[in-house]
Amino acid sequence: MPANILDGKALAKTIREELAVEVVEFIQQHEVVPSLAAVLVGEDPASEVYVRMKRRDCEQVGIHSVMHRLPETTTQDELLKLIGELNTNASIHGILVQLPLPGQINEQAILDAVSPDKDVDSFHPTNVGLMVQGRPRFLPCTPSGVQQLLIREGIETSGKNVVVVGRSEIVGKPLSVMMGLRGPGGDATVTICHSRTKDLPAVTREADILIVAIGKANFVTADMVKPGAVVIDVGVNRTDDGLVGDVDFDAVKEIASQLTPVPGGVGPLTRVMLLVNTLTAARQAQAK
Ligand SMILES: Nc1nc(=O)c2c([nH]1)NC[C@@H]1CN(c3ccc(C(=O)N[C@@H](CCC(=O)O)C(=O)O)cc3)C=[N+]21
Repeated sequence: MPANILDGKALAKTIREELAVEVVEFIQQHEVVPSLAAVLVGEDPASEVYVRMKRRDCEQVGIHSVMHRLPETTTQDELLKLIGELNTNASIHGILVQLPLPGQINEQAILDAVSPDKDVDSFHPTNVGLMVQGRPRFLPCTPSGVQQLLIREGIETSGKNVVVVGRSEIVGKPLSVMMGLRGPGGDATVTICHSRTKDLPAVTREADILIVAIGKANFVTADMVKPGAVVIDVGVNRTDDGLVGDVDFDAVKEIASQLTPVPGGVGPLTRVMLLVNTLTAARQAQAK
């Protein structure tokens, strides 16, 4: 029987509708509108698309968004100056610096400069550390989207073998930590794989839940998947065939029990978690 296709797009819409209600309540209670500042440097076409979608999402749930567009030639000091201003601007609750940044700018220096209180991507070392200790201020958007998908689709993670392919700072590393923590969407036995892993197919075939985030189109083939496994595809690869994931969808859907598509899987949930974090940031600012 072919896999059930997990509809991330529909789930994202449901979560946005829930959030819209929470945002109205927040505004009534505090007379403050949750606000996100999005910073886009240069003219990367994919980044333009993402930032436009994120702003539309904000509009839908009643979060105010402010766009800061800087030229490709922006220096690191100029960008640091803008971030400093956003950090001290009390009407801004969340700051998103869209990646990648142009080559003359050190990404780590920029991400470290965002106030941890406004770090809705959860990339700041303080927030990474708090998450690892199991007392998060924010959860990183893509890992959190994957975890919400598993929780809300009723996919048990406790005691399961989870194999994460890819060790990026944005997805693989934090997600492997989160799924090993106590609590819903966690309590799993986690294995993290990367380019040095020996006999990768043998490892991935042990997965009850296989999560793939390496950025290689159609990398995971049917022979790498245990029959009945849940397969989560985090890949976003632009090819001549359009946007495709890291999983060979047509072949793997004959083997897996559940599978996320690309587009329409994890991507929309990533965006929704940014909204969740912005409301969280606004709540935390009010509580101070
Ligand atoms: N500071 C920062 N934070 C990020 O979270 C961040 C970033 N920079 N830079 C780029 C990556 C990539 N990323 C995606 C978000 C949504 C979709 C998404 O919504 N995808 C849709 C389709 C999009 C399309 O049609 O192109 C889908 O899969 O259905 C994809 C990719 C966030 N990133």
